Amino acid sequence: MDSKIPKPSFLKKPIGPLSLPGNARLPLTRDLMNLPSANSTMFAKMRLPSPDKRSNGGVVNRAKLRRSRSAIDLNKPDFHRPKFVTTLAPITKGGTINAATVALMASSDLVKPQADTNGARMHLRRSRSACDIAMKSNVSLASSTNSSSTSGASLLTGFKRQPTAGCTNGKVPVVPAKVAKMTTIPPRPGTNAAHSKPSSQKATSSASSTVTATSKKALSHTKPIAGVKNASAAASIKTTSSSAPKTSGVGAKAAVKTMNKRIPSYDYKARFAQLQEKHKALVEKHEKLLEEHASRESLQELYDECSRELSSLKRQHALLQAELQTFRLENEELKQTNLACSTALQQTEAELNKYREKFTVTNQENVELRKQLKELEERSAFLEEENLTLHDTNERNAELLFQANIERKDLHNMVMDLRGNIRVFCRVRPPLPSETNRLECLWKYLDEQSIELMATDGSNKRMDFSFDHVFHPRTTQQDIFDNVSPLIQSALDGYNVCIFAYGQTGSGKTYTMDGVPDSLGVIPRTVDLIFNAVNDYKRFGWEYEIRVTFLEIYNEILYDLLDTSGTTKDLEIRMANAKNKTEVYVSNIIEETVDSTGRLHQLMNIAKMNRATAATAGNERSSRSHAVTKVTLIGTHREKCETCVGSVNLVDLAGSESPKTSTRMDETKNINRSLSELSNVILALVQRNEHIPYRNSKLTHLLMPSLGGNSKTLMFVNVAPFQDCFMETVKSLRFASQVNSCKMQKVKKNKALMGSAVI
Ligand SMILES: Nc1ncnc2c1ncn2[C@@H]1O[C@H](COP(=O)(O)OP(=O)(O)OP(=O)(O)O)[C@@H](O)[C@H]1O
Repeated sequence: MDSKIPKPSFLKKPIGPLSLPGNARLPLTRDLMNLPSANSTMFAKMRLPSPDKRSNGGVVNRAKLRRSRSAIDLNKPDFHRPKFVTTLAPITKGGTINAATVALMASSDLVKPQADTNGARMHLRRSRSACDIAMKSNVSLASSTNSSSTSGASLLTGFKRQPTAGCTNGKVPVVPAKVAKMTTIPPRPGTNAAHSKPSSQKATSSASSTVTATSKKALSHTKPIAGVKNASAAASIKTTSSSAPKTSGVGAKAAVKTMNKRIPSYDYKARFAQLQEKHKALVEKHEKLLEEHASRESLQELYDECSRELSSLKRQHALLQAELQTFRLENEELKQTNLACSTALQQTEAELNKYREKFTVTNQENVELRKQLKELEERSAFLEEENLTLHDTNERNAELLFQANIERKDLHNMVMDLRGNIRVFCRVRPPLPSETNRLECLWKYLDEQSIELMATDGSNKRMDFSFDHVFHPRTTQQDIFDNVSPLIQSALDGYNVCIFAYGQTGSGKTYTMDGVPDSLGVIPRTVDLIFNAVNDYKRFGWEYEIRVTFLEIYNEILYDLLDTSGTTKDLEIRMANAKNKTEVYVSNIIEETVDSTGRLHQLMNIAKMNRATAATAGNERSSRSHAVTKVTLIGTHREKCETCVGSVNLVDLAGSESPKTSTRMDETKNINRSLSELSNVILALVQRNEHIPYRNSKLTHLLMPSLGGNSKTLMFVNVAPFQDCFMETVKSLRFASQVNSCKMQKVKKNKALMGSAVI
């Protein structure tokens, strides 16, 4: 080679190290590139610490600082210089960065990962030499597809922290999810992003080309905009950085060829030309670095912006987390509430269905009831009309009934009048079981009204007696009362009625009037009849008030049998009306108003207990006084404004007694005298005397209205069937016969009541 190319004469073949004449020396790379010295302020600012510097905590190890390479160094195949590595730790530490940051960082060649997976060389970046540029250009030219697609996968890896020694054990760096999402390249497990398949590279390439369209616009902004705009800016930066090798294109390729061409050491011209090429390449590299530096400045600002945005997002994230927690709690509560409401709703729906069924049934019943109601209303209207008709009819019938009742009273009174105002019933009592040894008279009951008595003196004399009715010994109490009750009806119709029993002691007067518990007499039956009749008369519109008095005449003295106080009151028989001298009343007597049969029976028992009794020859329990039970009936017809007052005097006379057998002469005399006065009055009435001696005895005076006045009188003449009573029996029968023949004046109906007397 030396033979072919002649050496210049002024040049000597260097024996040892290259020596230049005088102060001449080979130009250094720095000189050729016209770069500032290492201690230049501008360059120092632009130069970033190498990975070694970072590993030493920021202390610059000047021993490891690379010197500027000479052309010789550049020609060495294993030449490398520390490449500028951006400090990405603060960015990746936060975990998330915005898309603009990602794009901007990815666009920088300085942060691109090396295809070489050697851990030692991954973090030791070297400066690009002209050879590197040429090699890259060659690579780009050799496979345009691969060169263009590096933006995809390398973009992703460019955002990752550069793998350290600890993470270079063959594991694939993890690509942040947000970055992967933004670049639309899903990381594949076990596959380095730098070694992505061509299909994915094509996809990312298209994404990169799309971003490139807005790159220049994004770069014009000093402060990148977050979001898509930032991504566009980053993409534009990448495009700018990657476009330099492309623009150098063919020239660079020729330069590389020129640089790679081995030049003899003595060919200074060629070497100079080569150096010029290298200088040119370095100048281009310098310009590129300046551009990258400018982009990194914007990247720092972008990083600060992203950091602030990240902090804000973190705060928002924390707030949203708290809010999310609150919402979750509220959601749980709402779920529980919703569950409870659902359960309650189901129950309510079940109850609602039940109520609907009930409603349906009830509605049907309601319809039926409405039909029935309508029918009932029609029926009611019909019945109301019928009721009105019946009411009118009833009123007419009531009027007719009232009139008929009046007519009945009149007719009944006429019958009573026809029968006589003084009627006499004769009753012969049967012998008691204890009286079987007593001889009886010969009786012959001719008919219901006549009786024949045979004389006991042997003369066979027969004595006939006629009365209104004759009752033989077997006559019951009910048969007796059936003949008495018409008189009680007259009392209810407003007439005065007097019923008394006359006869010798032991003849059966008290039995006839009071009776015994097993066989009630006239007085208790009269009471029952009165109350039954009063209830019946209510249908005719009559309301009755019943008053009762119990009086005893003993030894011509009046006693109130209802007075249980023990104090003797002066009871006087007084004239009720001066015009009607036959009407009398008893002063100071207790008059009880009774409203029930029970109360009246209770009062009767009280009166019976207070009555004086004693044993006589003819009766072990002889009534030694005259007992007068008076029942006053006051009827009122409110509609007709009518009032009727009737009375019933029920008199149980003391028994007459022969003075021969009497042990209490005064008592017997008074009894016999009063009975004699009674006979005299009746005889006076029979003989129609002007003077009737009513006042000769208390008994006749008290019975004056009943004997000769406005009264219907019934006298029982009781006789004993025994022969030893023959004389007294004949005496009583004769007296009764005289009474029976007595014709009293026509009885008038009572019209009003004054005090306790009947007018
Ligand atoms: N019809 C009769 N049937 C059955 N026993 C009768 C009848 N009449 C009276 N007696 C009985 O005869 C007895 C005497 O009767 P009661 O006391 O009535 O006579 P009385 O006339 O009242 O006597 P007194 O005047 O002394 O009071 C009583 O034991 C009574 O029970």
